[in-house]
Amino acid sequence: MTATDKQAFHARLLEIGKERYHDKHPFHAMLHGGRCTISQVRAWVINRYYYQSRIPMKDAAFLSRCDDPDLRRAWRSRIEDHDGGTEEGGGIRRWLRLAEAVGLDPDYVASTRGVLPSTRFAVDAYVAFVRERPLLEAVASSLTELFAPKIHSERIAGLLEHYTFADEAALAYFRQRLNEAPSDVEFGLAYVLDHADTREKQDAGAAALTFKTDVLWSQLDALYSAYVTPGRVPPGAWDGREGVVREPVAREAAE
Ligand SMILES: O=C(O)c1cc(C(=O)O)c2c(n1)C(=O)C(=O)c1cc(C(=O)O)[nH]c1-2
Repeated sequence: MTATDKQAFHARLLEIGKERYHDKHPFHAMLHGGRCTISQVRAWVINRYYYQSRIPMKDAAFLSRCDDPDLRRAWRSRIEDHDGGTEEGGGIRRWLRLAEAVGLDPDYVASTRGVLPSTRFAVDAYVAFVRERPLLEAVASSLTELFAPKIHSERIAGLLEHYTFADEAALAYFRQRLNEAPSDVEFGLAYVLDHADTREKQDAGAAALTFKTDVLWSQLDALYSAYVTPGRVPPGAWDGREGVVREPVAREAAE
């Protein structure tokens, strides 16, 4: 593979994000534009928690398959970012702070009881993919994070502008991802560009990234179907009431 082939492959990966990343999903337009009801925001927080909770598990599955200590060393910080230390916690605990800010009981959210079946299927498929596919594809599937800083910035701005529950403490999860994601993605991208040294491997890397955009898109389709379309909450999924402990305190009132 020449330097030009590598550049073309890089451009191909970026194009996949441009076309398919979930920043274009109508649920995100509603969420970031202030058009979600508090109940719809809660549904998103409950379901997205399932994704958060499985990220360190998929990274542990990845690590369990690496026989290269250098690769393990570079990858293991991803688990630390989400789990953190006993005292301070990490991303998962920051997500539960967002849950509290929207008036949900964090223990209910952490129980994952109300998660939509399609959210579970999509997220579990991602963990299984990383557990089973060649390492190159597993790394390539994480590269949706190339496009995440933009959506995290849009989300911080949109939530702060439109929702009274949103303040820096509630949104700490996203602020922190802006610090963490760039180094993860820099490593992941260099790994994929270096290891995809045949046309077949490039195709497999591109397919893995495409698969991951589908994992993300399906989660929002599931939310939209259940909580935006009237009368479509699947049996057993969050009913709009369980785990709600209070109405969110308005920023001004809390200050
Ligand atoms: O809010 C988002 O849109 C978003 C998207 C993604 C992503 O693109 O997979 C991740 C995250 N957030 C995120 O916070 C995160 O920790 C994360 C880890 C991974 C991964 O695949 O390893 N993706 C993402």
